[in-house]
Amino acid sequence: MLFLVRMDVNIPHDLPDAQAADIKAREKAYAQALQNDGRWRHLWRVVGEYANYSVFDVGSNDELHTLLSGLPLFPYMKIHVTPLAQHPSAIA
Ligand SMILES: O=C(O)C[C@H]1C=CC(=O)O1
Repeated sequence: MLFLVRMDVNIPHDLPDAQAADIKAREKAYAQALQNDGRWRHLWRVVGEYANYSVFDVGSNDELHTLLSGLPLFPYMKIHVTPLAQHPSAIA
């Protein structure tokens, strides 16, 4: 099952720099592990925003929720999920 996910990051300004850096490092490792296992298919930066568009390929809504709620940045993100279906005019 494919899902288009937009993540908008909003880290509070009063979060200590070292704590923010630790969260971002853990986020990067988590994101790269999921890309390596094929579940995080695309990860694109939104130009000019601290946001991304991602495509996930997972087995269920519950799996996606578990995966997203495990993101180290989850407490600091607004996440919008769009389930994707086949388009009848798509050639691939
Ligand atoms: O930077 C972001 O867009 C937020 C998050 C998503 C992957 C990652 O490494 O950080």
